[in-house]
This record gives sequence, C-alpha cells and structure tokens, in this order.
Amino acid sequence: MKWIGLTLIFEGENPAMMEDLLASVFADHGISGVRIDQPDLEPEEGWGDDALPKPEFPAVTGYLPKMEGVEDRIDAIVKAASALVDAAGFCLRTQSVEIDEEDWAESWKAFFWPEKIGRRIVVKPTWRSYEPEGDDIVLKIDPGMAFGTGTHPTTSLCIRKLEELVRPGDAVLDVGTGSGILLMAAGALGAGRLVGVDNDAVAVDVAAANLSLNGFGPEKRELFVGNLADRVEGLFDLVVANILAEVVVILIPDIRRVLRPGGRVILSGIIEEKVPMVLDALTGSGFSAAESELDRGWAVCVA
Ligand SMILES: C[S@@+](CC[C@H](N)C(=O)[O-])C[C@H]1O[C@@H](n2cnc3c(N)ncnc32)[C@H](O)[C@@H]1O
Repeated sequence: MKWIGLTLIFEGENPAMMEDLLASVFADHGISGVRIDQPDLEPEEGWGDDALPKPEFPAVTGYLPKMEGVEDRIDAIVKAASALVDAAGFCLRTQSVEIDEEDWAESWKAFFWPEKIGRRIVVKPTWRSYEPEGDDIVLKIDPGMAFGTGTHPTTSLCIRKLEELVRPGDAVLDVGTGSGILLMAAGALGAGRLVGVDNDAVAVDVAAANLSLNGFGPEKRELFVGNLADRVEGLFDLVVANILAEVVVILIPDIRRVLRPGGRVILSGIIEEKVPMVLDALTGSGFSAAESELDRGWAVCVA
C-alpha cells in the first residue's frame, strides 16, 4: 500500500504548543501516529553515529493511506490546521510526499530508544538493548503502525497512574489499546485479568504481538476489535482509556457499567482546556475523588 505523508511546517513563538495542537488536528481526523520535527532539540549526550540529519523547520507530519477520498481528508486537515495557526499568529506551509508502506514502517525506528516512562517502567524497543537498574520493569515493544511508544505525554501520564493504582490481581480494561502498552504495564504491575479493545484491527494485532512478547500470551489476555466498551462484558477493578476528551466523555457512562463498586478509572488524551469537561462528566456519572494531573499541556483524569 502507498501512503501520503502530509507535513505541516509552522513558524512562530512557542513551537511546543503548536506541535501539540497540530498533532491533535491529525488525531481529530483519525490519524493518531504523527512525526514531530524539532530543529532546536539537542540531546544531552550528543547525537549518535546513526543520527539522521537535523530537521530544518518545526513541523508535524501525519500519514494517510492513499485511497479514494484522501485529497478531501488532506483538504480538511489543512483547513483545520490553517484556522489554528492563523488564530495563534503563526505561519503555515504544507508539503506532501508519497511513501511505500515498507519504507515508512521502518524509517521512524531510528528515533525510538529505551526510556524510563514511570517510576519503574522502562519502555524498550525490541531492536535496542537495555541493562535494567534497581527495580526497573522493562516492557519490550514494537509499536509498528499502532499508537503507543510510551513517550507521548498522554501515554506516560497513564503509565504513572497505573503504577500508583494497579493492585495485585486487578481486572483491567484498556479502551483504545493501540500498541497494548498500557495493558502490558498493568500486567507487569500485577494485574490478574487484561482486556483490551480498539476500533482499529491493525492496532489489535500489534497489541497481541506485544503482549505475547512480554509474557502475556492469549491465555492471559483478551483483545478484540470494537467501539469503546460496547462489546465489553464482566466487571473490572480499573479502566484506562487514552483517547480524546470528547470520546472519553461519551465512554464514561459505559465505564460505570463495567466498573466494580470502588473501582478506579484513568482517562487521558485530554488537552488542558478540556479537563473541567471531563471532571464534570465523571462527577455527573457518580464518580468520586476526581482529579487531574498535567504534563506538557496534556492531562490525565483519575476518579
Ligand atoms: C492515543 S491512542 C492510545 C494508545 C495507547 N493506549 C496509549 O496509551 O499509548 C488511542 C487509541 O484509541 C483507538 N480508538 C479511537 N477511537 C476509538 C473507539 N471509538 N473505540 C475503540 N478504540 C478507539 C485508536 O485506534 C488508538 O489506537
């Protein structure tokens, strides 16, 4: 299959904010995996020998399958991005390139290194080595075409909350499992039942492979394609969902249906401005102790 890489190049103050906003424009149009170019980024220990050239401009690139209607999708994304960029007083240029799936699936791997995401959880790409220290929990991962390397603030916020809230033997439901990273973290932290759902069949395959790689084979997990919690049965001690504020709000009443009394919920993918909306939806559905935590403009809400 061929893909279109659509690059939104921007100039203006506070590029970090614009990166997140443009990434959320792609997400709003169903594209959750983006590449972010940060020309100002300098690693503390210098660039490795295999480093790619530095990008020239700050930019966010999303990838769309080249199929009927792709031009309309691109137009809609560029229109939404232009409105945001104009409102913030930035300048925007766009570029698009055609990419073979095979090239794209491999090229981003150069940028992904082992990283400590939580207090104990380290995410290690399958193609890198890592020497664990202290009480590290190492998760091996190949996210392939699914979202979830752990490095995005929405994922790392969830992982830190899982470290606080998972209790031994818990039944955990992960809605929008992507690469399966949150389920693997829950399993490694002692959860007893692992259930993951995603509306993207590719993500479910990727999650299955990653869970197996980390010792959570088919007998230890349930994964399926579905919309939110529609097909989920049984009761859970903890539900985690890293999607988008608007989607998470729709999901909250369903979470209540599948959550044991006293159960915990971790919701992420929420931009800072939408935290009150999610906290209100939680208290309105009977949840208590609803609170939020922020990281780089993104929030996690727990209740
Ligand atoms: C931001 S990613 C999160 C992936 C992973 N859980 C993480 O935290 O890194 C959101 C995931 O939710 C899935 N998703 C979006 N809308 C959904 C829906 N209505 N039902 C189920 N999954 C959905 C997407 O396919 C994507 O894999």
